[in-house]
Amino acid sequence: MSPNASPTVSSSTRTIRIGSRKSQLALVQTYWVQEQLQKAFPDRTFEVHTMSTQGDKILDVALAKIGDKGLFTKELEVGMQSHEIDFAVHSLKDLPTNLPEGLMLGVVTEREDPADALVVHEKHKDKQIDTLPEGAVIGTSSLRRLAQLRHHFPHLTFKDIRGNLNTRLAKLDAGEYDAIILAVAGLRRLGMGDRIHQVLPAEVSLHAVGQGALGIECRTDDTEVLSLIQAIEHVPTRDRTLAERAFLRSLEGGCQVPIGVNTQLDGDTLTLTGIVASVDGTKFVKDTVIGSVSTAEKLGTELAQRLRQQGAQEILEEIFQAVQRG
Ligand SMILES: NCc1[nH]cc(CCC(=O)O)c1CC(=O)O
Repeated sequence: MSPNASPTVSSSTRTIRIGSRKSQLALVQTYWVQEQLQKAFPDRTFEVHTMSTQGDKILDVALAKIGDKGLFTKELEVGMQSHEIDFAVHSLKDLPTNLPEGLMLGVVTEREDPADALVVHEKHKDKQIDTLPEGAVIGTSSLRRLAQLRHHFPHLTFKDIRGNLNTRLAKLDAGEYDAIILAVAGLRRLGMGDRIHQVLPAEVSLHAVGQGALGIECRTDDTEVLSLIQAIEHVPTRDRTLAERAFLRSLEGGCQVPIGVNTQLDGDTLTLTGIVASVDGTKFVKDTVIGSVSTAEKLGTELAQRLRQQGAQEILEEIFQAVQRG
C-alpha cells in the first residue's frame, strides 16, 4: 500500500459514503476498504451504504442469458451520480469495461490469487480435475469456466449453479454436484479457503478479467475522493488488470462471453495470455503477448487483435446470436 496521498487539510471534512452490494462477499470487501482508508485517514469519516443490485435479485435465471452488462453495478452507479454515495467497491471482474459518463475506475487494490478453484464432494476427496470419473457433474454458471473445462475434459458433465457461496457449497454437499468451480479469491476472503480442493492451473482454466482484485469506481470530477483512494491503490495489480480490461474491452460483444486471461509481471515485463472459446469447447483460440508494463493497455488491444485474426470474432458472434435467440 503506497503511503502517498497525505491527508490534506481541507476547509470542510465531509463524510465519505462508500457504496456496496449487500452480499456477504461484497460486505467483507467493502469493510476492508473502509478499514484501510480509516487507518490512512484517522480524522475522516467513512460510512458504508448498502444497495441491492439487479444481480442480487435475479437468482433463478442463468447469468449467461441475462446479458450481464453492469448487472452488479448499475444501482451503485446511479447512487454515485445522485451523490447518495461517493464511491463504490466492486469485485473488479463484475465491473464493465466501459463505464457510464461521469464515472471512472479510480483505483485497483491488491489482488488475491486470481485463479479458479475446484471444490469437490467428499466422495471425490482423492480426485483432481483430471481424475474425476466420466460423467461427473460439475457445477458452474460461468461460460468461461464451462468452455475451458469442456475443451480439456469432454468426458465431464456440466450443470448450471446459482446462489451465493454458501448456497452453492450446500448444493454440492447435498450431492447435487460432484464438484463445483469457484474463485479462489471469494472463498479465501470469506474464510472458506479450506474448501479449496485444487487451485486450477492456468493450463486448465484461465481466470476472468480482473478476478481477485477490487475496483473502486468514483465520480470523474471528485478530486477529493480520487486523492483519498490513492492510499489503497496497488500499482502492479492496476497494471495487470489494465491490460486484461483493454483485452476484454477490445473483444466484447455485449454479453457474458468465454474469455479468459492470465498475466505475469516480472520487473518491467508484462506477459498477457488470453483465450476465447466456444461454449461447447470445440473452438479455442489462445495466444500470448509480452511487452513493457508501461504499454499495458496497448498489449491488451494487441492480444485481442491477434485472437481476432485466429477466429475469435466468429466465436463471439456465434455466442452473441445464440444468447439473442434465448
Ligand atoms: N461473478 C461473481 C463473483 N464476483 C467475484 C467473485 C469472487 C471474487 C473475485 O473473483 O474477485 C465471484 C464469485 C466466483 O466467481 O466464484
